[in-house]
Amino acid sequence: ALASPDPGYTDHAELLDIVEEVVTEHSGIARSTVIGTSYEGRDIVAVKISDNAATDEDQPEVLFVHAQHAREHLTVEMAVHLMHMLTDGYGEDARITELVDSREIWILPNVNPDGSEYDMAGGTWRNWRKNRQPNAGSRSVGTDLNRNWDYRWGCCNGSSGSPSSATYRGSAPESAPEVRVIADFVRSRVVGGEQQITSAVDFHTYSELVLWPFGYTYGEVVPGMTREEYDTHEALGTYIAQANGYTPQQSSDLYITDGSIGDWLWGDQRIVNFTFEMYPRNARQGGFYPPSSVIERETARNEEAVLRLLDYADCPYRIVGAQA
Ligand SMILES: CC(C)C[C@H](NS(N)(=O)=O)C(=O)O
Ligand SMILES: [Ca+2]
Ligand SMILES: [Zn+2]
Repeated sequence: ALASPDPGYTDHAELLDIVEEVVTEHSGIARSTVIGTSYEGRDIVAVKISDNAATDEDQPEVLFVHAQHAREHLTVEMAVHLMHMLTDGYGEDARITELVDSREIWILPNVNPDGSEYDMAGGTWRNWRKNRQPNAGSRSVGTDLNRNWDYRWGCCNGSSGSPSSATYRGSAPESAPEVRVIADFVRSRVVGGEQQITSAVDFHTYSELVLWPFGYTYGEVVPGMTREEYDTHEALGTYIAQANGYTPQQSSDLYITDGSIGDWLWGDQRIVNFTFEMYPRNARQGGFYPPSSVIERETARNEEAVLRLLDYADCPYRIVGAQA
């Protein structure tokens, strides 16, 4: 990236080039579509990886979301790594081949391109988190995308109503164009009245955690989450965390959040989902800005974890012994 504080990180133009390369080199199993645009007009892309990628087949779908928060650049590198792993591995690795043949995998490699560009374009990191949407009546810019989702939005002191806050929830649910674009994309995957996406991961940094809903409450079994549904999240989250060495826990064990993607994906769309907080564990190891020299190691670290999620995508409840 030009004028980036660390050129080892991928900027938006480079990311779009990589997407183009992947879908060109692997045209049978990879397709990209523009699902919408950011506030400043940058493309938000979805990359689909599956056999017969041009056809919507009746296969369980899995969603990967990256970079809701601008400064969490390692998550974009995670998307790049996944695209390469799943396409280069096809025909080479039996497990990857079987998963690509039997699932439809959606990777949204950067859902907050305005924020990411703003954070890296100034020669020094700006420590930016939100999108770059102005707020009426305020000089403060940005909505926290991960507080703007339409499930119990602003319910529980897990976000802020002040435009100047890092966790500003926006003026209304889905007031952020980027959230509206992703939510509309997910809703578009309801086919014949059934949500085709069975499971998802929203990638963040940092702290090395695997988190599951709900975030708005400390409660485990609450309206919208039965004991079996909670136990499924806990068992699958724990199994996944054993693969990458992250700490598995309920989202609210970290702190209460409301209007998060994880609560909406499960609460509104019944998609079993996890939020990964990637490397590092703490600020001393670089916080939001670890050197790009860690990218290969810390993205490869999640390969097995992602493959385990894909293994269970046909029926996540199988992890607790439930029937299909
Ligand atoms: C998913 C929640 C519980 C944690 C996340 N932490 S982050 N990635 O913003 O530091 C956030 O505050 O949105
Ligand atoms: Ca397919
Ligand atoms: Zn984040």
